[in-house]
Amino acid sequence: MADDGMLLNFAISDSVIKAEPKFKGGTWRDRLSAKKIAQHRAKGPRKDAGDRKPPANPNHIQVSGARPAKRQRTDRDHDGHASSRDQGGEHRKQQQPGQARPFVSSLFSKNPTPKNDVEDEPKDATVEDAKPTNAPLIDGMDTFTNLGLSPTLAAHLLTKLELKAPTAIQKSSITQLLKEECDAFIQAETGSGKTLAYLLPLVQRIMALSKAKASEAVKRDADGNDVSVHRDSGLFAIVLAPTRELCKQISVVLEGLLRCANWLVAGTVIGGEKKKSEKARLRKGLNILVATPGRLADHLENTQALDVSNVRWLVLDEGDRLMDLGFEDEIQGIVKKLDARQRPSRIPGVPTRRTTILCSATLKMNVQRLGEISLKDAIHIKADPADEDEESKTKTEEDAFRVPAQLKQSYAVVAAKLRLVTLTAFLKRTFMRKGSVMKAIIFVSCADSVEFHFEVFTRNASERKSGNESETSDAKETETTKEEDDNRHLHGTIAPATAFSNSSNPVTLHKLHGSLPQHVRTATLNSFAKNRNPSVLVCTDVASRGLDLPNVDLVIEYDPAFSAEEHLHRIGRTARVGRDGRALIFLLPGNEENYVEILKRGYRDGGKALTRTDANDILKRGFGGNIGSDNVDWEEKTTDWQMDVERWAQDNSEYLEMARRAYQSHIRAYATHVSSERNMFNIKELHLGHLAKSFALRDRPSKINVPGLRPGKDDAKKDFKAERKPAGKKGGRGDRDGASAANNNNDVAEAARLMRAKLKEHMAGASEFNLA
Ligand SMILES: Nc1ncnc2c1ncn2[C@@H]1O[C@H](COP(=O)(O)OP(=O)(O)OP(=O)(O)O)[C@@H](O)[C@H]1O
Repeated sequence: MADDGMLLNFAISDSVIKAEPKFKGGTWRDRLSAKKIAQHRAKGPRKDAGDRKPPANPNHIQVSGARPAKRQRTDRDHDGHASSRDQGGEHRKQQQPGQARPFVSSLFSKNPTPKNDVEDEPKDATVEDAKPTNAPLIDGMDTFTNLGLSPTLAAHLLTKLELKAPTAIQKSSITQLLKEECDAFIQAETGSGKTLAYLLPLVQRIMALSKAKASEAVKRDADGNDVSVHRDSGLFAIVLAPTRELCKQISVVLEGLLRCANWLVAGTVIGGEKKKSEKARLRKGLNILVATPGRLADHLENTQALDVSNVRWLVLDEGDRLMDLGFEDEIQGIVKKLDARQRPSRIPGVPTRRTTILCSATLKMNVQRLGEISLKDAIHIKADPADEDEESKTKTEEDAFRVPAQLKQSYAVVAAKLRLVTLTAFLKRTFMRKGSVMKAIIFVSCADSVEFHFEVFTRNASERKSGNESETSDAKETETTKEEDDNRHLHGTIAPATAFSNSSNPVTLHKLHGSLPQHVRTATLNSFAKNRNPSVLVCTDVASRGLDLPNVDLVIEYDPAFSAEEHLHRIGRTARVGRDGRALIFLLPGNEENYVEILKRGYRDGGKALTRTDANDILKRGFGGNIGSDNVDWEEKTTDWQMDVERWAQDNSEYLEMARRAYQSHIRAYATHVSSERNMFNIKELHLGHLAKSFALRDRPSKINVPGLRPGKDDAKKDFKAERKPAGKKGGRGDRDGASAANNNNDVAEAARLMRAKLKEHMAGASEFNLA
């Protein structure tokens, strides 16, 4: 069966006596499906109110009022592919005079072909396993003790934290930072243990300041002053990180370390609680402080109890993110104040000068700028000393990041119309059998898109069954924790992934974006981190940086990141500390294909671990066909699924509005790619009509009210492209995590700035994620 277009038109008016419609023609399955859908519609759209809140409007996009579902026009296209009218039947709703006929185009026709042929590309199967580059060094030669850590600390790592051997970056940094008193720039891949790479030498140095533990007799200097170290001996170190989540994560690691030095006290000032309680904490005394730059700058200005005269270590973690989020001024101010307020310490062994450590996975221009602000004569610490030589050869910004070698990346060139079905097929295939993938993260461009895809993938079981008889719902069978249940019932951020679960492998879907209240984000992320069942997180870049989520096997970049660095951080959520990991990125045919060159640059070997996955293969595998065979059953099944989702959106004004908002926000977010990559992600190249299909929309783009994209003369053309001059002055809040959009070409940079400002706002509004 191809598209059962007949079913589209069974909207039964309330004024009509609800007689059971007769279903004729087609196979018994078609008739059964038709009957179920009609029964479902008679009951009205799903209202599982207990489970869900009404769809949010995270990006605050205004959309034109939902219109009634229109009957579809159908044609047989040039390629002979059936478009909707003749795919299923001729039952139609009476068309109102003057009512426009929406065009329900075929999924498989008029799609642009990729520039590069699939045959030219290496296939998945040929990829060899590379040796992990971010794993602990297991050769037995390198132990924490050998590197110079104190026996107490080394034993604590081994016995209490179960860390047997250092990673390469930890080896380099511990050796160098224990030996030399100089500034350092630590650069290493994602998931290589950078947090401990700077914390271990720092904690060891501070532990060494104190020869006496709190319980022992107080040490006195020649003048009789107390010189043993305890919580009010002074603040020795400050760690700055861009977000509350990261600060909290660092603080959890730090507290774990300090359990072997319980006379030292660490704390955080990250906002999210009353300043009064933060001040009280500072007054009680801390030896190590983890802070966000904004909050620290505030306390330096206004809190007398914050004495920084003893600070001898300053760490700037996630340096590129600190700069991306526009903390340059705050950091400059902090460094100046630390310089101005530094005094000789009465504690023996406290160094005379301050050491600053900058930490980043990437070395782009803004990190270099941060280095200029904060570092003096810094050494560059890398995991592999061989990279030092390489560095002089490759000075360009693009070359300055690396992907963990064991991370297998692939890309799929997918036409705009086929994006949603291809993602679904990929997920179906991925979770077809239990075990191979337990956790996956899907990155999309904006909060509205998160909402839409979450809703599509968790449509309830009865709807799904009617779309595809062979599937069964396992939602009820999934084991759930109390926390999951709370999220499901109270927040609606967790639900069974009905679109790609099956009876032997139920999958749970989570959603996360910056527009969700902080406590919901915290609870959702915690639940995803702790879930032992197969689970998927659909999210914006709010989850891309630094978050250490255990056991993520797969990252899907459904929408490419707005910069190559962000891409690196996203895929870095998998393949951590030596584990395997896979990543797949969706690219549109055309200029986006040039992005492959950027993906390749992340690998030392020129990108052998980067392969192409054929988009048709994904569909064939996911929708049940056999790749080798010529039968086109999979095309029909794919079309059925797409039509089912389109009907679902058309039938319920809430879902339709959600789809429209997602579409609008997505286009706006597309405009925020960094300028150096905009030749590949050019909004003018977007085929808006085709793109609409991937949001289950049947409207013409001009009717979807995309602020900043003016409907042009070619409005009526099927081949609808974005306006050459995106115009209009109306700002929106639809991009990525709710930022204003690009309204014209000149405003694109501004949109990117605003987007980042918004992101910063969201980040600053975040409180802890408590991932420990
Ligand atoms: N020597 C080690 N042996 C085993 N696991 C380790 C070791 N060092 C760190 N880890 C673990 O590795 C994980 C990743 O560490 P961390 O978050 O510091 O990485 P990162 O390099 O900062 O990553 P990102 O760049 O994504 O922020 C953590 O769960 C940490 O506990």
